[in-house]
Amino acid sequence: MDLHVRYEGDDDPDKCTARKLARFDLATLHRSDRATPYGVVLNPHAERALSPADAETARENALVALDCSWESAGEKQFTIPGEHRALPYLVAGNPVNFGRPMRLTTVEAFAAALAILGEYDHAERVMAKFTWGETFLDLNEEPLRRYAACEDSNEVVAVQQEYLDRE
Ligand SMILES: C[S@@+](CC[C@H](N)C(=O)[O-])C[C@H]1O[C@@H](n2cnc3c(N)ncnc32)[C@H](O)[C@@H]1O
Repeated sequence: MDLHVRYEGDDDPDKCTARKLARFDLATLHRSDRATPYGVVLNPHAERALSPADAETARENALVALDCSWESAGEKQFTIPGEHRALPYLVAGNPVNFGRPMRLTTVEAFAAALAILGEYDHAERVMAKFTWGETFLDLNEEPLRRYAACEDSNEVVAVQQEYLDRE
């Protein structure tokens, strides 16, 4: 599955996970919406949750994230064409937002999406470039396995509810 990033470039370049992925040829960065290929767009504001039902669209087109600072990641910023999907409840494993629900880095969002879409090996490959990468997959092992076994977005939301109720 091809990974593409609409790269805004307003975050600390030394800590940017998308830039690191691009350095290892694991993702392609694009400086404008027009240049970004159509695909499944990872958007925390999307109404529909990502589910295995999106695998075909992502495989045939692309899996896309928007790399920008969280300060500028408002709903209006997500103007990339594509099928927008929010990730279900997961917790961050990165040192900046460790343990915090939903505030994932771009690489964590990609890895979670790949795992949900049935490409766990690819998720491990992208996370292997980060010292805390394995932590993210370990922390979320159970929810990722359960989301990946769902049929569609409604089932994913039902599983997510169980985790939200425990919060
Ligand atoms: C706001 S940027 C921050 C990136 C950070 N600068 C880095 O270096 O990784 C994170 C991106 O990952 C994706 N993402 C993160 N959490 C998400 C969620 N809960 N649902 C969908 N996409 C998410 C979105 O594309 C989002 O714009």
